[in-house]
Parts: sequence; structure tokens; C-alpha cells
Amino acid sequence: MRTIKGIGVSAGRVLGPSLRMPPPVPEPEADARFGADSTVDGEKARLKDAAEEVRADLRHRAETASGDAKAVLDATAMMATDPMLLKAAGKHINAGMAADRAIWEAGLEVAAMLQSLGGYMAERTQDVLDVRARIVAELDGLPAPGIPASDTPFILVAEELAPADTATLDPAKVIGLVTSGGGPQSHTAILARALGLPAVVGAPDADSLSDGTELYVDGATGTVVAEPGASEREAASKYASRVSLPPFSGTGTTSDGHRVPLLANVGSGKDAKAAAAAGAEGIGLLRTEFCFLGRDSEPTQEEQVTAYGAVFEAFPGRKVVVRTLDAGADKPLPFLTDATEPNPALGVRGFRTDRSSPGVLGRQLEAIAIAAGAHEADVWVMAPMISTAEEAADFAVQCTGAGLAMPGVMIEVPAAALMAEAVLSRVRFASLGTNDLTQYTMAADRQLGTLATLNDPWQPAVLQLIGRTVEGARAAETAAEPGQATAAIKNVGVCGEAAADPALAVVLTGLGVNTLSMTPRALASVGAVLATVSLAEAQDLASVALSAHTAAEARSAVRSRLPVLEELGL
Ligand SMILES: C=C(OP(=O)(O)O)C(=O)O
Ligand SMILES: [Mg+2]
Repeated sequence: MRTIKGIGVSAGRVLGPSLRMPPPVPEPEADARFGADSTVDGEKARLKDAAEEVRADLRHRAETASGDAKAVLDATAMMATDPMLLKAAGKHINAGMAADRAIWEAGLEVAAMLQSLGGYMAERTQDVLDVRARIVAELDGLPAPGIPASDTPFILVAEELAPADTATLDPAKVIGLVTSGGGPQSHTAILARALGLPAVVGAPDADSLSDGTELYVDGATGTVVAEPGASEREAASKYASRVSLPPFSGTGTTSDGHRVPLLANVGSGKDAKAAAAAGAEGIGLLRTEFCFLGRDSEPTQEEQVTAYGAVFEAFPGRKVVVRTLDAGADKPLPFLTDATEPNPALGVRGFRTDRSSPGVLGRQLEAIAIAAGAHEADVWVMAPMISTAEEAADFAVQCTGAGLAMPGVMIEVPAAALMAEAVLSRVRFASLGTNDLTQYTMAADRQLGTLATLNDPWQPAVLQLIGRTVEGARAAETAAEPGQATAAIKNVGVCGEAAADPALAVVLTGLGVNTLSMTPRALASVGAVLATVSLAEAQDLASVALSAHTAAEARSAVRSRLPVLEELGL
């Protein structure tokens, strides 16, 4: 028995054999030529065989997969023997290039061509690059890249998952995740929460785990045990037979009726439909850059109107908060951001790109207004990475110019939290982006697994800034319209990953946050836990968390006062 510690990012306790994610396939030598022992025809035959092998393997995996993973595997299988791809590689082989390098070059050419066609074709770019890596692996006798294939369920062990791995992760096969890298805001963590998979990230010792080792994963405490004993087995079986959570009722409230609307974070119309089906009361964060990731040119007005309209359509009469393009750092958009910046997280990102690329924001606001006009949703608009009251005012003016009546800002820079009263006096609402607020408060890159313990929204410094933002908003309410009988409420929401942690959601409610927005998967657990505490109890728990000296103390002090978490296996 060996215990490995990491950071629990998605609750649940499971047992299963480990299977490692293979390393990325290395690029074949640039000048690789086939030797005297091969011929043009021989090399082409080798390539054809490898491509057919890859196709058969993907087909087999598609047969046993489900949902999105199945569709992606089917599409990729077809791409493996695509005549255009093999023909392009054949041309390089005619010139003496070795098969592995030839398919590498051909994949790049076909991907660039698809990209230039835009639309559906451009979306296939990733499939071509994936298939190219698989064929190279087959030719060079390397393990196939991506999520490993297995006929039986396993716990996936990796350094970190990339967004592209999401598509082929089949939750019927992968029952838990352990990564040596990544933090609470990493792609692995976000994916695990979206799929409801127990997950531990930032566990450096996981790199030493070999395939087939039996593992116990506790995604709430961040514990991984290799060759577990009786107590772990009992904990896992207790978890497996836990009371299952009822679906979210569609109304977020404390036990004494204090309303906290529970909203969803989405990146597309498809996500929005799923969020509506999960009972979300609206959308608290539409990450518009997710509609256009990988694009190297600005989307047209028509493309934007269609993308946003698809989200509005899912929530007639409900609130939908659209965030304007948040390009930069972890979400590069080649048409807006400068890839050569030495320190992109502190660079020209989010609202700041309005200075470097004027016009893009204005055109986006116009597209949002047109889409809003065509649907019934109650559309609010917010800008990311606002640091000052001037920036907030500038954004509000641009929104008004576009006919958008509800301008707001994301509070994710400590300066904006500290100056919340001034910032909120310029706009109608704020949404706390706790992922970035934590990274900037703790000066810890959210993408670095080695800094994961700093990058924790339970850090009391982050909680203090959240409290300060709420106070600033309340002060801005009374300052804004002194002559009015009732001040216009300045809604303060949270749309970072913190809102998806049921214990932290209670603390945020106690701190005075008005709405919580999260991955739809978390609605049921957050809704269930919130419904067991009164507002006064939530306020008490908020003071417990605020007075802790460390993140670990804050988390465990609050968790120990919420026994419902244990009962629900959270
Ligand atoms: C919600 C947030 O935005 P993103 O994760 O897209 O940066 C955040 O920073 O908390
Ligand atoms: Mg952010």
C-alpha cells in the first residue's frame, strides 16, 4: 500500500486498475528518407497498411464507445484512410521521403487546407492531426497517442489532459483521473467536474505508477492509494452505494428560502441545450471565445449572430450573461493576441485587446445585440479582465452604443476587487472569475501543476477579495441612485470553478454573492447542499472560512461543519 497526495478537484471515491496516457508522438526527423532496403512502392504499401490498421483500431474503439466519444472516433477512423491524405503523402514518398515523415507533412498540408475552407471543414483539422500522429505511431512501433484503449474500466493516469482529449474520453471506460500536473483550474479538473469523474490533480508521484496497479482515488481529499487496503475498499463500496443525488430542481435556494439562482457556464449552443435540460436557471457565463477557438481570422457578424443565437434560443425569458472575447494567455486567439508576449497572463488579454485591435469588440457587441433582438433571452454582457473603473466605464459606453442595456464586468484582477465600489458604479453587475482572481491574487500561474496548492480558491486572501467585492457592490448601489426609494441591485455572481464546489458555494452565498454559475454537472450537488443550510448558517460558515489562516484550514473547517457532504459522497 502506498499513498500519493495531490489535490482533489472532483469528489467521488473509486477503485480500479491504472492505465497511463502515452507520451505525445515525436515528430519524425525533418530529412527522413527511406533507405536502400525499401522502394517507393514498398514505402507506400507500408503507409497504406499502417493507415488501415489505425482505421480498424479506431473503428473497434468506436463500437464500444458511447456518446460524443463514439462520434469523434468514427469520424477519425474515416479520416485515417482518406484518399486526399494518402495521396499527398504518396507525393512525398515519390521524392524519396520516408513514410512516417511523408504522412507528417501530408497531415499538415491537409490540415492547413481544411482550415482555409473554414466552417465545418475547419473543425476537421484536429481529426487530421490526430490521425497523422496515430499513423506515425503505427509506422514507428510507438504506443498510439491519446486516451488508451481498454475493454474494461480503468483509472486514467496522465501528466495533464489537453482540451483535445476531452472528445475521446469515454466516461463508461475512464472511471477516475489522476494527473501529476494540473491544478484546480486545469483542463483536467474542468473536464472531470463536467463529467462527474472523481479526480486528483497535481500529484507528482503519480508519474511512478505503472499500468495495471490497483488504485483507490478519493477526489474530495486528493488522496490516491496504490494497492489499497480494507478501509479504502469499504470507502469505495460505500460511495458506490451512496444515496444518489436527485436532479437539480431548477430553483437554487437556502433552507430558509433565500434565493441564489444557479446558472450554467457554457461555450456553445449545444452546451446551452444540455444546461437547460439539467435545470439551469439561466447562463451565467457564455465563453464566446470557445465558439471560435483555433480560428485565425475574426468570425463574421453572421457567424457570431448564429453562435450566440443558438445559446439564447435555449433560454427564452431567462438570463444569459455573454462574456465578450477573452483572448490571451490560456485561451489564445491568433487574430487578437500576440503569441510572442513574454508573459501572456499579464499581457494584452481580455478587454485589453480592445486597445490593440480596435473594432473587434464593437463588432462583437453589435452581433450580440442582433442575436438578442431575435430571441427572448434576457441578455446581459460583460467584459473580462477589467482592472480599473475607467475600463468599466469605457465598456459600459460601448454597450450602450450597441443598444445593450445590461453592461457588467468580470472581477478577476485583485485591483478591480479592491476598487469594486468605483468599478460597479460604472456598470450594472459584476461576475467574479475566481479562476483568474486566484491566479492573480496568489501570483501563481493557473496552468502550473506545481503551484496547485497556491492556486486554490479556498485561499483566505481570495475569499477576502470576494467579500470586498460584495461590499463594494452594495456601496455602489446606495451611491448610484440616492433619490430612489430602492436602490438598483448590483448583482454579484461567481462564474469561476469555485461555484461548482458545494462547500465553497455555501461560503460564497454567506459572503453575499447573488448568483452562482457552474458546469451543469455541478447543479445537482450545489443545489442539494445549499438547500440544507439557512442564510444565517451560510454567513457563519463564511466567517469561519474568512478567519482561517490557510486554504487547507478554511476547507476542512467548513467541510467538517457540513456533514451532508459526507452523506452525499461529496
Ligand atoms: C470564469 C473565469 O474565466 P476563465 O476560466 O474563462 O478565464 C475565471 O477566470 O474564473
Ligand atoms: Mg478568467
